[in-house]
Amino acid sequence: MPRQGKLLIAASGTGGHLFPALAVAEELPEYEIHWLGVRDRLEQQLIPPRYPLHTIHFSGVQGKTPWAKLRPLWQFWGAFWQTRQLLKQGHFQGVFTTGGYIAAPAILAARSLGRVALLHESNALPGKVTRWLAPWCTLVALGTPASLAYLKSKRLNLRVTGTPVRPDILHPGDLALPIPKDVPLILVMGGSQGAVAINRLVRETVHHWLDAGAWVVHLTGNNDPDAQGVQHPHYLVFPFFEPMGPLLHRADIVISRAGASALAELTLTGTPALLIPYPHAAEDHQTVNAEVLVSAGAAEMIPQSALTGDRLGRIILEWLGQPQKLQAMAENARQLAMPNSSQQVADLIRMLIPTP
Ligand SMILES: CC(=O)N[C@H]1[C@@H](OP(=O)(O)OP(=O)(O)OC[C@H]2O[C@@H](n3ccc(=O)[nH]c3=O)[C@H](O)[C@@H]2O)O[C@H](CO)[C@@H](O)[C@@H]1O
Repeated sequence: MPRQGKLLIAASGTGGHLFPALAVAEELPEYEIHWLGVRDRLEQQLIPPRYPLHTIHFSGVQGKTPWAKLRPLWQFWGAFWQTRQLLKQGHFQGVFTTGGYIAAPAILAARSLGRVALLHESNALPGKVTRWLAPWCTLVALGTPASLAYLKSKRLNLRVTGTPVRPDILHPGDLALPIPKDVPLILVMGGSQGAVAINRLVRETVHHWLDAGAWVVHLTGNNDPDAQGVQHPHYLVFPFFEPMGPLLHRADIVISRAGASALAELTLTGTPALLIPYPHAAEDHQTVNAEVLVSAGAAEMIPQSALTGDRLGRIILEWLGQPQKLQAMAENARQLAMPNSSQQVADLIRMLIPTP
């Protein structure tokens, strides 16, 4: 048996799944933590070497043709079996997962061995894996109380904890960018992979914002061939930026997709946002995420289909001239913030998997 608590974290693919899991891992120095991921995904770059990374081959259970349906099932069985062997041979006491495909083999393997499975769901509309497997979990932690409406069974062990964020969101240092203190700053971001459609709209109109005296930081992601299409000394383009904390605190307006982590961060930094949900997100879950902020007066939402560069340009110019509106949005955002989420989830792990 291990001499300290031993935990397997299953989180893969996007910043939205990896950052909350990393934030919780950092709160648990007394545990030996290993990571379960998938080859060639973001975890390969983001997970520090102190958490040994084990990879399985699994990409979900969707498919249209009979063969396409069957292959993932076969893959799932392989992933389940590999995870079960890892848990058993490594004497892990339990699994913590932030949802997504990898959560399925991780939860089922842990429960088949009678070990703890704690799932954190950050989206307001819980993903399919969460809805299907919540009854198997020892406990499900939720990023927002809005999710409770979708998880009504009395058999579920639920806690609303908020979504864990990286420490620099809560305790930002100085922003290491040469932006003057007294200019308005617009931040454009599209989730951990960027959003090419938003990037295009912004490039169509950004010169109007720059002419109005604003500075713009644009996080384009790595998949935009035209990312460098506009050049201006006050328009700063990065494929990916870290640390986000100082940047979100400094920004006066954020234009963003509506992934759960980004929204949790916006509430903690109190940053007014124009949200453009990713139109192809599973079950349109980003719209449901965005509605939580919109109904609290913390953000406004526009579907991508209703947006042109010109319209986006005019909205942001109007906002730049309405500091009181922005201040009210910022205050409303802060009302939604749940700042000690990482500690709460870490405490749940300590409760379920006590260290010897
Ligand atoms: C396209 C898609 O389906 N995305 C989903 C994905 O998250 P996805 O990673 O797309 O989006 P999130 O908003 O949840 O997370 C993005 C994270 O990346 C960080 N960031 C972003 C840009 C950058 O340059 N630097 C940086 O650090 C943000 O600060 C944030 O922490 O999983 C989330 C959690 O299930 C879902 O809510 C999202 O809908």
